Amino acid sequence: MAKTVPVLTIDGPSGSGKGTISRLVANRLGWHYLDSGALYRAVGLAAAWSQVDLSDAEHVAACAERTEIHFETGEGGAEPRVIVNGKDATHQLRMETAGAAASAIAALPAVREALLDKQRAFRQPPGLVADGRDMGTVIFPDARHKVFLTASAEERAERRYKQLKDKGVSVTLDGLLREILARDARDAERAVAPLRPAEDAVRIDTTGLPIDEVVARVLALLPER
Ligand SMILES: Nc1ncnc2c1ncn2[C@@H]1O[C@H](COP(=O)(O)OP(=O)(O)OP(=O)(O)O)[C@@H](O)[C@H]1O
Ligand SMILES: Nc1ccn([C@H]2C[C@H](O)[C@@H](COP(=O)(O)O)O2)c(=O)n1
Repeated sequence: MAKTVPVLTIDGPSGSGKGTISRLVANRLGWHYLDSGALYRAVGLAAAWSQVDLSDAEHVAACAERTEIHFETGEGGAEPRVIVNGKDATHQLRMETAGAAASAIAALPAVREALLDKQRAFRQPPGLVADGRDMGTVIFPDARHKVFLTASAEERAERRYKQLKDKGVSVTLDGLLREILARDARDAERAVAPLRPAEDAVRIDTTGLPIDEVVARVLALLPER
């Protein structure tokens, strides 16, 4: 049954707008939403809570198997709250340190394997919008629609700067740009499921494009909606 459920995959580097666009598009379509990055972030966090060394593949994978992650859907495309092992980790998960930890554990094949079925289980009627790095290449290669979002690293750092400042987090633009470039390199250069567009993905460069324009371009790819 699951394979008959339509999927739209939205992959891309950090700050390209995957989460924002995916939530708005899912809301417009009335489809489910998978934030796969939040799963990796949650496992990194749960491993840190248990004082597991993030390079210890066996123990981090065991952590990925047993970590309970629940999303409490936000209204109208708002960010969902993420509950990790019973604790509200929404704020902590959005920090750049959580992104870096997620990126490190995401390079471990055993961790990716442990999260495979959890991600595919989100494919439920009437449809799924899935955002991440390997949604179109590995997790849902048969997806009906695939998008790869990009934006210049400078614009992505500025977006993240504004986002974190609005949340009251103290950061510098230079520091964020360095972190984004380091994360891009790690995600794109890893041996397993690296960040790359699926061959059949439509690429959208969002540099200078307002959010509603990106949403409109993505929705235009689904003529049957
Ligand atoms: N086209 C856009 N123009 C301006 N700002 C945008 C655009 N798309 C997203 N943003 C803003 O950029 C910030 C980062 O967006 P978002 O979290 O969706 O990116 P992401 O690709 O999911 O990042 P990550 O992979 O790190 O989770 C948010 O504050 C969002 O509102
Ligand atoms: N499908 C995915 C999703 C995420 N990751 C890793 C790599 C990212 O740097 C990190 C955090 O993701 P984000 O929340 O920024 O989208 O998690 C991955 O390898 N594969």
